[in-house]
Amino acid sequence: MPYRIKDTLISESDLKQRVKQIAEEIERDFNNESVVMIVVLKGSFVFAADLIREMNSDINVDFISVSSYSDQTESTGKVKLLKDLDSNITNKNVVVIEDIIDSGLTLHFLKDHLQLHKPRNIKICTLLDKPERRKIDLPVDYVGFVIPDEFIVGYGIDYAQKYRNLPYIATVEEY
Ligand SMILES: O=P(O)(O)OC[C@H]1O[C@H](OP(=O)(O)OP(=O)(O)O)[C@H](O)[C@@H]1O
Ligand code: HPA
Ligand SMILES: [Mg+2]
Repeated sequence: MPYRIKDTLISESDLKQRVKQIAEEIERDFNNESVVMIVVLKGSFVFAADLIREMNSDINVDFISVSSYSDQTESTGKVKLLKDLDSNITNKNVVVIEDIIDSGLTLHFLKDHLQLHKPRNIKICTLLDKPERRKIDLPVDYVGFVIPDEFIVGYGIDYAQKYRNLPYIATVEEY
């Protein structure tokens, strides 16, 4: 099914402003303790790159890659681990950086997976939250924007691997 960009949902300047606020919130909560920032690939790479550059504290960055959407606008329901962490997070403060929480299935999988390594604590940070689509409820510590039940792209987020390079968040439509 062909899709194209419909409307701007969140502008570049609103993203920049909110990302800076989230970085400040995280730094305030950890009070300069060291933190491992876990970037959930691929979708959160743009958000994470902006977020960590707004932080001045002692952080490490690691990457994990999971996928469940294939080329469709609904979760397949099966979360595949494509790449695991490289570092040891046992007894570390961990912040998971997500681009979007939709059904909640990805984060549910990730939290279970990360708990096996016994971190000191896990906090969840997501740029976008689409609560109307939730299949599994999870506590989220930092939320950039709550969005309506529409499929969105841009700022790292794709439809069938496209549109990750859009500098803003947009809705899409079939045509
Ligand atoms: O709450 P959920 O319904 O699980 O959806 C959220 C997840 O889905 C997307 O990843 P996707 O599987 O598309 O992989 P990608 O990040 O490589 O695009 C997105 O980046 C989140 O990680
Ligand atoms: O709205 C969305 N857009 C792109 N990828 C996604 N993965 C979960 N929800 C979305
Ligand atoms: Mg995707």
